[in-house]
Amino acid sequence: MQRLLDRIDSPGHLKALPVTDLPRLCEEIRGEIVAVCARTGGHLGSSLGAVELNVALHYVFDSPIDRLVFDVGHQAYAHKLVTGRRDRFATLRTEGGLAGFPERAESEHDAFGVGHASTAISAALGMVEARRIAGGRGKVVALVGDGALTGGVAFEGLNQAGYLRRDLLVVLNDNEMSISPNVGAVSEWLSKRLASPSAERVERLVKAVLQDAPHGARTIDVLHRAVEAAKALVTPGMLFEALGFRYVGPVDGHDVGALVETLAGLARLEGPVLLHALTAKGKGYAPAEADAATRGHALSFFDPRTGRPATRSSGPPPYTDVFAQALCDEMARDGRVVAITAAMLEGTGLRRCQRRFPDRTWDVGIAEQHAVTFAAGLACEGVRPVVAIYSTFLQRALDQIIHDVALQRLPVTFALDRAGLVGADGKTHQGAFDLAYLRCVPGLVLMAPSDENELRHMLRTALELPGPAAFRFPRRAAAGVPAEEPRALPVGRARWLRAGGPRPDVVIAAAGAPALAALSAAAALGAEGIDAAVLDARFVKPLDEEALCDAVTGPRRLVTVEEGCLAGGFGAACLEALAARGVLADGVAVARLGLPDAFVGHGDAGRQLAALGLDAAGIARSVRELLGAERPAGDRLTARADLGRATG
Ligand SMILES: Cc1ncc(C[n+]2csc(CCOP(=O)(O)OP(=O)(O)O)c2C)c(N)n1
Ligand SMILES: CC(=O)[C@@H](O)[C@H](O)COP(=O)(O)O
Ligand SMILES: [Mg+2]
Repeated sequence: MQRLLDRIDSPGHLKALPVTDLPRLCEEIRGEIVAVCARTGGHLGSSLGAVELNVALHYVFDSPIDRLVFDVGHQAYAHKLVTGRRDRFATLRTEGGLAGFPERAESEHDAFGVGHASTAISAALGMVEARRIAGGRGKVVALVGDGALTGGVAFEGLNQAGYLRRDLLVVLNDNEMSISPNVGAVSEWLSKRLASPSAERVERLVKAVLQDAPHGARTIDVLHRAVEAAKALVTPGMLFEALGFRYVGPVDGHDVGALVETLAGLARLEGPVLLHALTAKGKGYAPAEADAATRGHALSFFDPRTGRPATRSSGPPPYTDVFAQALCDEMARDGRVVAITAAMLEGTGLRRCQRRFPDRTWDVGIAEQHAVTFAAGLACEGVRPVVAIYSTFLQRALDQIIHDVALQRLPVTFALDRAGLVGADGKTHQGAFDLAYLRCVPGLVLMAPSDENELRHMLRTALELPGPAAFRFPRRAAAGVPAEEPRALPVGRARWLRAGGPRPDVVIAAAGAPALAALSAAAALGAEGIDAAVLDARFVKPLDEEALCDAVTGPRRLVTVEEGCLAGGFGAACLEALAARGVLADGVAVARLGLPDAFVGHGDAGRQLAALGLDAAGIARSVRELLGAERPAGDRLTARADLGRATG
């Protein structure tokens, strides 16, 4: 029998199916998602849990005239499958293939590009207002998860939408999960586990009455039932109704027929409406349902029959594990050290800290801004907070870093995981900008470890500083060096990984993980008779200007390497230092290697680094080119921002 999915190239084909065929279509979509994710990795659980919602929304609404706006966008695989991308679906998250999230450039059905959480309501409301002004037609629908609702920006959107009273449909996909089980008072409210103050008052009154006088069983029963009835008056909808939304639900988010019927009714309503749908993360695929927080959220390659990872990696642990263990050790050593994550207990490794130190570890929800200001408050009282946030997500909290932490010189430590290229998540998730956006913050000490011992030392250094500090590390395995006891490093002092001879031909200065690639490059160059000294900067701020300038004065050739954007990053800091100390004017040739002024797309991070000339071979090539080039006169630079190919 031909699969229904094979007949669907556009939402129009989907609409042509009888409603009774939709459950079968949903099962076929599930099979496709599991089969493809097993080969490419991906956000399996979120997408499986939202299949019926995706299908019903496309069945009822008329994309792209009606706009479907996804929050995070990791639940949109079914949407991709029914909007003409079925034939390319097997390329999901691979280089040149479909992106893991909606992207406006990928399809006219991707109304809004996404990857970071909590944006859908604001974007959808913007579209509603734009259409009002410009006279466009069609409905705007935002599909938002309960986890995304823990982000303040989602409430900023609800706040304005409820006030403006425009036509906006918000579909709340509530699976009680963020990546880990969802946290927070709103999440509890949605689960109706919160008794209202009025219900509590009734309960107290009833208890008092029961204590005061003897009552028959029947009276007691009646009074108990009165209490339960008072509690039942507290519904999840009250929250949204107070914000000006009409609330509908909760409904079964897996009954596609009923969803179609409900959505068709809601499509005719005017004003802000919120449909509350209950779903299960990983729905329909047992391994994902059983282990929603890890296998159920996202997986790399796996065996579709068992859900187990296809390959088990041996070798050094990921930097994340080293960091989490180092932080646990610091928390054991010093009771003032606490840990904070914004909904990434698994991703940052802080689950380990939470297990050992539940009172000193907080998951604050998808609330990076709050996480930073919360840490500032803790630091005011003498506590030593470590805020572990991915480089890309910390972008959100820049003002909090500047205004709440740095301005007050508070000793908050920022541990930035996923710094550099992250691979399959692509443009929205690359840790490209942190060196640039943190380097400009006055008083913040900014470090980049070149191996796992350096990470341990930098954590210790940060915890002993009187003000704010940050260190960044990549999404990959550590170097595998024998473990050293953590120690505080001298602030602002670089270290030589390879000193070179009395007068080396070139200095390679690197920030963080690329230092080891630079070392390999230097070894290869050495075999060719080129003497390259390798400086591990350790500190991007304060930069060891003296070591750098002294070293460069002899060879007058410098190659800088960083896995971050060239604009405003480590190489830029080196140029500034050379210029400030008059070394540039002496005619120094500088090649800066890093990420270009473009958004780097999804693909294999290792291959992308090679394409960008940031692996050992690429660094060696740049050195050869620099040595082959004529020495520039005066202060001319050879800035190699153009090396490699931007995939974005
Ligand atoms: C600003 C930001 N912080 C963190 C994340 C990481 N993240 C991606 S999905 C997710 C959980 C989202 O939960 P929910 O919206 O309920 O969707 P579900 O996965 O449950 O379908 C988190 C924390 C993110 N994408 N954006
Ligand atoms: C959608 C999202 O933001 C996260 O699920 C992210 O994809 C996790 O990335 P890691 O796999 O690097 O933890
Ligand atoms: Mg959820």
